[in-house]
Amino acid sequence: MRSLEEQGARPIASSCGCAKPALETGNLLTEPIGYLESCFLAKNGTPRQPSICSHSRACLRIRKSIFNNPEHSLMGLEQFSHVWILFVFHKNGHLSYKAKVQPPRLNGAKTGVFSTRSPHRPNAIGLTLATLEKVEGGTIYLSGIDMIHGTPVLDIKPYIADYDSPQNLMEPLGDFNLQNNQHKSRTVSQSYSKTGSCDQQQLSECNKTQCYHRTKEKPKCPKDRASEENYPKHSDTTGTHRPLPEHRDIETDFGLESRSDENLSVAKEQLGPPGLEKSSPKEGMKKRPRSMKATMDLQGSSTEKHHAAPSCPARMTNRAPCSMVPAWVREATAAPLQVRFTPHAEVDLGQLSSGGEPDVVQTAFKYFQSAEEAKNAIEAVLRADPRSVYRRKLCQDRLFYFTVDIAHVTCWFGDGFAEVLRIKPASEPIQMTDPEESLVSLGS
Ligand SMILES: C[S@@+](CC[C@H](N)C(=O)[O-])C[C@H]1O[C@@H](n2cnc3c(N)ncnc32)[C@H](O)[C@@H]1O
Repeated sequence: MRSLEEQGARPIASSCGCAKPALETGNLLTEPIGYLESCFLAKNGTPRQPSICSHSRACLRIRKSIFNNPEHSLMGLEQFSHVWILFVFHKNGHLSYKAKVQPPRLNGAKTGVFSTRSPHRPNAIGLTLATLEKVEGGTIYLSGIDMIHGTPVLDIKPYIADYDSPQNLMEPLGDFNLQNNQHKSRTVSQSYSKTGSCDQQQLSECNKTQCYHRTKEKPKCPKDRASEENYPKHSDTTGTHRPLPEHRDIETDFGLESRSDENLSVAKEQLGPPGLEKSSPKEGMKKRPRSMKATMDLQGSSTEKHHAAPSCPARMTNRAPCSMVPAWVREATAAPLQVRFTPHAEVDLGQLSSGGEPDVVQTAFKYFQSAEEAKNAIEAVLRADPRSVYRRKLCQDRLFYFTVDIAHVTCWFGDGFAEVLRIKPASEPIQMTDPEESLVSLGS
């Protein structure tokens, strides 16, 4: 069969002499359905995957230029607990055509861009599985996000475990070896790590039964201040939310984080993951094994060790796992850092959350519902060590800054810990990039 490329996937003249529409050639001219309002102001300090910080919050209002009645487009979405968000990495500067990338946490190791979740890719499209907190009119409220403020969003799709989880395949397909065109069946012990063996199924079952309950509380969003008194605050977001899907193993960034509340395996800092190339010539050329099978064989028992799924209910543990994540993805993940706040920072946080007014109970945060939630978010971000490889290696003693909600956080990193030194009000007002609308009335 001729490939599309051979056939010429470029504008083709039709019988009338017109060029084929761009859609047919895949040259899609996108128009954002909205611009995200996120608690993360800039890339610095933004989690590498949504699973890192379940306390993070954002909202998205569908633009009227897309639909006259944006609320119609969201009809029915409120029945889902999670949504896929497709977005543009608009702050990359330019599109990237590098076939290999050096994701963070791999200490210079390179791998193919399509085996990673790197933002630097030919089409600069990101994919995030977010928790859907609430749908209100033409606006959705999200938590557990890894996108910065102003991110152009291209699409929203409901997360449907039955479709989106390979766990739901009863019979794994055989291993189709493209190189020699052999189709061979593989057994679980041969080819599948135990990653996520039951998690997706769990989520799917949870959604159907008692686990699925929606908070009645209204998540906060900027410009939502006028109406917020009507809504009680979360005492503890983790406690009141529906359970986050444990299945995010498959989403684990190859910029590479695991859930912040998981026990993480210690990174093999010096060696880097097997199967990856080191960029340093000194390290010699460590070529990737040719096939996935080879990679899995290489990992051997360590795959088993790192990918056991202790959270599976007993009835699930015998199921054949149907998703596979190479062991090197997890082995590259560094141990979580201890996070502490100086007394000064604690005071700062208290002052910030009350807007500097000692007797004010109302929090001044735009996204977070309490100082506790803000603190949890800061902790989660730092626990996963948000520094770039460069910073971690060469600027160890430098202060690290990031802004989350209205908090400008100053911290430093030591051996196995991060310490928050100061938390000041963010000086820069948050600007929106949507040329069409200001978000003044968002959420009201
Ligand atoms: C590793 S990417 C993963 C994103 C998504 N979950 C995915 O897998 O496609 C997440 C990082 O992208 C960066 N980022 C988030 N929003 C961005 C934007 N709008 N433009 C450029 N970079 C962004 C942040 O530094 C964040 O830590």
